[in-house]
Amino acid sequence: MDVTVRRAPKGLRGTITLPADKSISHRSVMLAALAQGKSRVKNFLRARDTLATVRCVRALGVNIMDNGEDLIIEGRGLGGFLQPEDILDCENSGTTMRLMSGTLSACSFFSVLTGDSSLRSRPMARVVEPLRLMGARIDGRDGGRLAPLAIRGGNLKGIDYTLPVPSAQVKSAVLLAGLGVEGETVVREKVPSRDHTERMLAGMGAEIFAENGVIRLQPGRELEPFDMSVPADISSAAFWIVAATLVPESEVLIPGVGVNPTRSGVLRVLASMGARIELQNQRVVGGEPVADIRVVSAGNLIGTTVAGEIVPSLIDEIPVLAVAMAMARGESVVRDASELRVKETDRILAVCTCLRRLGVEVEETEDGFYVRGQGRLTGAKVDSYGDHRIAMAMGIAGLVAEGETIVKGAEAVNISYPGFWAELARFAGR
Ligand SMILES: O=C(O)C1=C[C@@H](OP(=O)(O)O)[C@@H](O)[C@H](O)C1
Ligand SMILES: C=C(OP(=O)(O)O)C(=O)O
Repeated sequence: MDVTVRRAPKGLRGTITLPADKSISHRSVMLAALAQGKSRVKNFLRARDTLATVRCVRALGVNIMDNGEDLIIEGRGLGGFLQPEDILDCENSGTTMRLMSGTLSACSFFSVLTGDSSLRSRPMARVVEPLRLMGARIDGRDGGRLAPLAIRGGNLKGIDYTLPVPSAQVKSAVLLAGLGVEGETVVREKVPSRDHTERMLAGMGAEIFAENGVIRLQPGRELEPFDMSVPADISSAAFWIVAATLVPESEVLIPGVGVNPTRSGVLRVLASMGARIELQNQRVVGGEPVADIRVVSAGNLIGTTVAGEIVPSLIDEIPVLAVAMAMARGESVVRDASELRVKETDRILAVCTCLRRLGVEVEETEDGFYVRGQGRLTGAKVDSYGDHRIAMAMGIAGLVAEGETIVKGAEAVNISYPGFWAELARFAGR
């Protein structure tokens, strides 16, 4: 599907209601399934990735009811899953495949995880290696580097594992497997990655402690069910924060957004470029920091550097940050972000190709790119490459580009934000 976006004729104004956090939605279902008793999840994200997780978890014998408002999940307790009758399809979702591989490694039965062509090309050795060290028998294409992955789990032992790449998915896979082992599991991370799994497990009564990048999990305790409300997704908020910053005379309020510091690097970077972002009504909901975000447009953004420790806290926001960089004055640099090459598409290549088509001078590097911001974009036809974040970043570029921007493969937004184009239509020119 192609979507045509015209420059916003006036500022974005009013309240923007966002879809729920994707990372927390995935975890809410997987962890509730492991609890002893019934959990309720309010404001669950109903998008392609998280619905793939629901289907996989149901295939393990878990009763999940969707009453149109909440999900009710009847946990089967640790060790209570049933062997799935068929292969489990994680579709386009890296989080589903990597976290499920951890859970399934703790189960003493045979299971197979597969996904779409994008997911089958993404690196899985990063989870297969530690899970094999714990004792899981995992096979896959290319020696287990690529899905499909066939898993025979059970009889695991705890490990002390230092993450070779900063990845919350790998950390979570090891911790989920660690719930079903003998002995302690330790995960060490040199750079902090999103910590939703640790927060949720602690809230469920697990013996888990995190300090200075060292996470220790003692197995044995049954997990308590929970009643939670998923906050709005800061990764989805980022598109409107950039849009409201760039389109003159904008003023928007985005209520109830998760602002966990391991996720909110995008706010710090935009502020350093001159964006006017205010966090209001800061509170804690279900163990996660939440705030209402108010954004007022800011002229004359300045270029910036994104590198080092901040990268994992904004990794999914880099495509839309690149649009802000193109609209800023001066050079911006993204470094230390080679992980972008192994997302739903190669996002370094995709961002550089799209921005070039919109008339921006960019230079691609191994682990990032340079953008020479001129404060303007020219509409053109760009491809999403089947990647939701690229599709949405290009939609936002269309709101500020001169003329018309056509986004090919626009349906990719359904992965994390099914209502994105309807929301954008409120603001775009006709
Ligand atoms: O754990 C998660 O929910 C996620 C972790 C990140 O991936 P990595 O763990 O590969 O960095 C992120 O890019 C992805 O969108 C969601
Ligand atoms: C990389 C992403 O997700 P996943 O790894 O779950 O496919 C994303 O949502 O940007």
